[in-house]
Amino acid sequence: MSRILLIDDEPMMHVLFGDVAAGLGHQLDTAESLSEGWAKARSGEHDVVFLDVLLPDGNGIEELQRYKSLPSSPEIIVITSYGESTGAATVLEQGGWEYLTKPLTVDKIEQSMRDVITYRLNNHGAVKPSSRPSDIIGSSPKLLECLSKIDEAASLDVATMIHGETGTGKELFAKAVHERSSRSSRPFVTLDCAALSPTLIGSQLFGHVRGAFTGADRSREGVIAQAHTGTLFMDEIGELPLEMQASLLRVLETGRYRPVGSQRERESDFRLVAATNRDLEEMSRLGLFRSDLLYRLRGVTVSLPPLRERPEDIEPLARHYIDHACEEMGGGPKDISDEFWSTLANYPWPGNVRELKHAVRRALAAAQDGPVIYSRHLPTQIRIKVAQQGLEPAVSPVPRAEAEGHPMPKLKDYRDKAEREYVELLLERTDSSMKQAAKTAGVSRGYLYELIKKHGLKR
Ligand SMILES: Nc1ncnc2c1ncn2[C@@H]1O[C@H](COP(=O)(O)OP(=O)(O)OP(=O)(O)O)[C@@H](O)[C@H]1O
Repeated sequence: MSRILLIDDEPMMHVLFGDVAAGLGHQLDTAESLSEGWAKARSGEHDVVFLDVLLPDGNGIEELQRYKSLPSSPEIIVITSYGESTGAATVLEQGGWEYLTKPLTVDKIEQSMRDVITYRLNNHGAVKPSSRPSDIIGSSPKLLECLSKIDEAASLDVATMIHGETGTGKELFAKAVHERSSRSSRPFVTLDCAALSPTLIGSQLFGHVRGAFTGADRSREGVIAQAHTGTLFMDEIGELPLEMQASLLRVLETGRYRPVGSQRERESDFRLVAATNRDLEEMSRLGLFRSDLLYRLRGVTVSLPPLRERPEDIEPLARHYIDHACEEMGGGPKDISDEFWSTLANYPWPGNVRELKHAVRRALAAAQDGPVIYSRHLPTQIRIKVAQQGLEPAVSPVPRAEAEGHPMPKLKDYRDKAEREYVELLLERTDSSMKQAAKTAGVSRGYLYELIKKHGLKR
């Protein structure tokens, strides 16, 4: 007997599913809303969840990942009255089993239930539900979606691209791909492309033989050789110079490379995980990144959302870091004031999880032996930003007069104009210090130079 959960607000559906489940000898639990469904799902080991899309308290598709991440890793079948194709695509992309369109007949329900249970019986014993990596905190739907992408990448052994702003966890997720893959007992080698030395880059990647250049008094392995049988993590891949992109593509295609100064080719079997916070698509349009390499890198793409787009994760992350730090410092647990949480929730976190981690650790240190952590313990610039936000009038990003008086501009034109104005203001405010400007804008210096060139600005 299998356990099935139906989450649908139509009583008629409960009757139909009840009849079919009883006829097939399965147990059916029912719920009329997402909240009721989630409470039942958490307390029962369900094999299958039938999930309606339009429910009184939300959209079933948006909750799909949450249900999939349950310990029993149930199969999810989404039911809807709208046979909308993008919805269907989302369900399947997110690992849903099937997409059923109402009106449903007894035959249709029976067929679907039989198929999914047969599949489950044949496969579930063999496929262990993947437990989530213990060091990745957060359970927002967006983060759960990334975790399931990580599992997909781990099972496929193809090049994987991780995209996200600074501090969103690209390296953490790259390690998770490796640790969950069949290469987990083999080396995990990291190369930061932003820190490559222009003269030694070939040697850093491919190694060199003795006498290859002045100072090469002995042979050395590069990261491609070190990662043999394991995973090579190339951070900031957008910073890799064009000529090296061609060499990298060749290794990815043939598994062969030539160390600097060597006559002989070597072989390396490694899985590449690359990360970037840059728009490689745009770079490839500007001729700064090879499109064939970009295509090759995208076996699986994981896009890590910035923290401001998944505010639900702020509190669990902060609690995790506070608990850790309290343990390290040997003090007992501390109380946390409501205004502390409110400040964390209202700050946009441009440095993402890394910034949050440092901020709460600093707050804890500032609180010293006091029993409660208050918002005043947080770094000053965070509190100032939150206070300013409260005072700033809400401005529309598209100037109203322009939007109302004239035809709407093309999005690309609007973006270009806003980008140009942004860079102009940035240069003005930072006195054209490229280091400061890049830091303020949260982009690399190279990218800033490109923007200046693109808009024909003067430094
Ligand atoms: N979901 C998460 N759960 C727990 N810790 C996280 C999470 N995301 C990021 N972190 C932590 O935040 C810090 C920054 O993460 P990481 O270095 O992986 O980010 P990144 O995207 O590679 O940054 P950068 O682009 O600046 O190199 C690390 O200490 C990491 O452990």
